[in-house]
Amino acid sequence: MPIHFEEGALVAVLTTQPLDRTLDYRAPAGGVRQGAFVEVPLGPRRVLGTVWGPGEGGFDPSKIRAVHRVLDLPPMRPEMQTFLTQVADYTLSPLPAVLRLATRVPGLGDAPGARKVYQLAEAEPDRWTDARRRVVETMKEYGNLGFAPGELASLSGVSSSVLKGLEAQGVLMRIDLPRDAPFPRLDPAAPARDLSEDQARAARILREAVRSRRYGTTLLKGVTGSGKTEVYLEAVAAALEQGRQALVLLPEIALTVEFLDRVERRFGARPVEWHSGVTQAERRRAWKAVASGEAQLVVGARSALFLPFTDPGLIIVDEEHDGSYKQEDGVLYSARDMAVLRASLSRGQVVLASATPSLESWTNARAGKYARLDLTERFGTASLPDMQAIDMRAETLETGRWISEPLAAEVGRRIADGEQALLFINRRGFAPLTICRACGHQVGCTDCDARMVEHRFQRRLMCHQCGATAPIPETCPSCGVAGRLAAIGPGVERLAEEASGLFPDARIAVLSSDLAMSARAMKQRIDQIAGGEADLIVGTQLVAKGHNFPLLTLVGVIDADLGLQGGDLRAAEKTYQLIRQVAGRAGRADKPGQALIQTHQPDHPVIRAILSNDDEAFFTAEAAMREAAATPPFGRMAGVVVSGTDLPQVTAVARELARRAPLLSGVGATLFGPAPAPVARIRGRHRMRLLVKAPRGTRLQPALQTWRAGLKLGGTLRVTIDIDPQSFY
Ligand SMILES: Nc1ncnc2c1ncn2[C@@H]1O[C@H](COP(=O)(O)OP(=O)(O)OP(=O)(O)O)[C@@H](O)[C@H]1O
Ligand SMILES: [Zn+2]
Repeated sequence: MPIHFEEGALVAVLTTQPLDRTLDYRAPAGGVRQGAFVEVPLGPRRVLGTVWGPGEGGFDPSKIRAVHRVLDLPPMRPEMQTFLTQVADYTLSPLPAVLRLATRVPGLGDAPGARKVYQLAEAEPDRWTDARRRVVETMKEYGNLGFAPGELASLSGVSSSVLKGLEAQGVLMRIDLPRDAPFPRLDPAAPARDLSEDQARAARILREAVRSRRYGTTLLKGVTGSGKTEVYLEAVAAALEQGRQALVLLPEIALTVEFLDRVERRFGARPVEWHSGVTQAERRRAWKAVASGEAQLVVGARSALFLPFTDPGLIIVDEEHDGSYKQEDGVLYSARDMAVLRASLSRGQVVLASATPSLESWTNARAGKYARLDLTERFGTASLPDMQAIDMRAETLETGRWISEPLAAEVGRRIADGEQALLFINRRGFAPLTICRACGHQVGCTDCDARMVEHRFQRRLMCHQCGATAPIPETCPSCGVAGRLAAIGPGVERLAEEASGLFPDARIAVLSSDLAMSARAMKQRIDQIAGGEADLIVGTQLVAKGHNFPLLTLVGVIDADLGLQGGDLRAAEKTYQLIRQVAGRAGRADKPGQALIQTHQPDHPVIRAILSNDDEAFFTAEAAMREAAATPPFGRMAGVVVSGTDLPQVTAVARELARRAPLLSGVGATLFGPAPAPVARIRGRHRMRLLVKAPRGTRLQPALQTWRAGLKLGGTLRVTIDIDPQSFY
């Protein structure tokens, strides 16, 4: 039970400021509850905080100030406090940084009431400028939602005077939007679709698990197109029937938008949405609805896990193997793993859904830690695609060409038959490398040890590490010779160019995550394609995830070997997942699908596993290899990056950490490194890597805590520790 503190009592307040402890304040008039959100004075400012517990003492009593104001919000629940504390402990992050994840909503403390926002009115402007067009396009893109002036200005990249001009001309109008309007109710009793026998069985088991009101995790492994969504929506129904809240995490915003429609079809209303494409006003409304218990179902990105649920009975992690569930900056957490923690604290159920689970989840299911449900067939009459390799060693392709003859022939045939084909390459941009044919210079980023990637649509070079862009140079930046710069290697844009040369009459759609599109615009584009407005899709991994293209019958994987290179311990697993998933886009309706996989290593065990359709054999073999090497999930790992602008200082800290290795060997952990990171400089910061390996079951975090304690980190120096790292660049 949360404690109530009488006026004047000392309370410990956790703020979102980067301090390494809570601060003591006096409870204000009327007292304050544990968990209450408050505004407290800190120096000359007032900052947001949460009453964490009784005051800790140790401050000069005469200097202790009072809580300025208690916000009109439901207090944080003790269970949420525990969750945040455990996330901080697990990820070795400061608690204030984790609290920030849970309070990332502007205007949380503002009083309710009406707010002035802009919407589109009827009139046309007297003349169109680029800026004006951007404003109107932004409004349309977001479905004329209503934006606070500042937000609209920044989203469309214009100044407020542009908005005022448009308002004066009647293009925009200001309206009073009631704050925090209630969300429509979802009806769990609304009729479900008829489920297949397999689906019905899985749904029944999940419903029972939810009704148990106990913690449990289930791996729902279903082949692509088996209808996993329909099954887990039944678990959602069970949670809603009990009056508990449900959360569905999805790896991709465009999928979130699509999912809203499916929920509306099933439950008669849309769920609460939470991701980076949601406007500030909507975020605030969503946060409060979740905190009050009004929100029944939330669909969102990984950060939705930190919403203030009152009673989370069910968390679904869809495409649970997806890399986007790991947050790679700030608090380095895995939303999949933290979902399990969150549910275990609230006696909730977790469903991890995937056609190609992570080895971690597969192993947990094998060990009996997770339950497992399998859907082995596609829904309805659809069958799984036929998978074939194209041996590229036997193909003769001109330089600068990537689509083999047999693949091109198949694509041509599909297009002629009025079907769709998809060409997949997991590389954004036009070409990964620009080289000078005169001197051999490779054009790189000025701030990173990375090559600049040509993006021909935007006519720019872009650094995929820091996002910096530059015009495509005419002359070599190194030797100054003109006209000898050449693009080397394929990217999705170049593939599209080759395809339009091969199929001049085909309507080609390029889908890549760096098309600057809002989630809604992307969803619209995908709907158009699904509706037949393209003959050929050329895409990156964006298209691999969860989309339904009923007319699509052929998937061509341009370079299956791409992911197998490099030292990533999950290279095989990731390649397997990605190719199986993208192949799974083919033949999801009546017509049978086919996947053609271009490879130089058709006998590689991973490629053979992909072709054989035998998941269990692949996972068993992969698990055996990891177990032998004692790598995750059979051993523990932490990735360590020391970075800073001054290389000698970075090296000195890395060496100091190496000297302290005995502090780690004490708990059985081994330290490797330091070595320059594979990307040795990003945004002007030099980077050295170390790697900690330990046997499974090692209590690694306390040892790491001691190991890094007391390092002198002046200036720009930083040490980040990544528990269970997914990336090693
Ligand atoms: N019981 C059902 N009744 C009608 N349609 C269904 C049913 N189950 C699945 N479908 C349809 O089958 C298609 C595939 O379902 P869904 O998207 O849930 O599959 P999935 O298992 O998530 O696939 P993937 O892993 O490839 O994303 C969808 O178009 C869905 O509407
Ligand atoms: Zn860069």
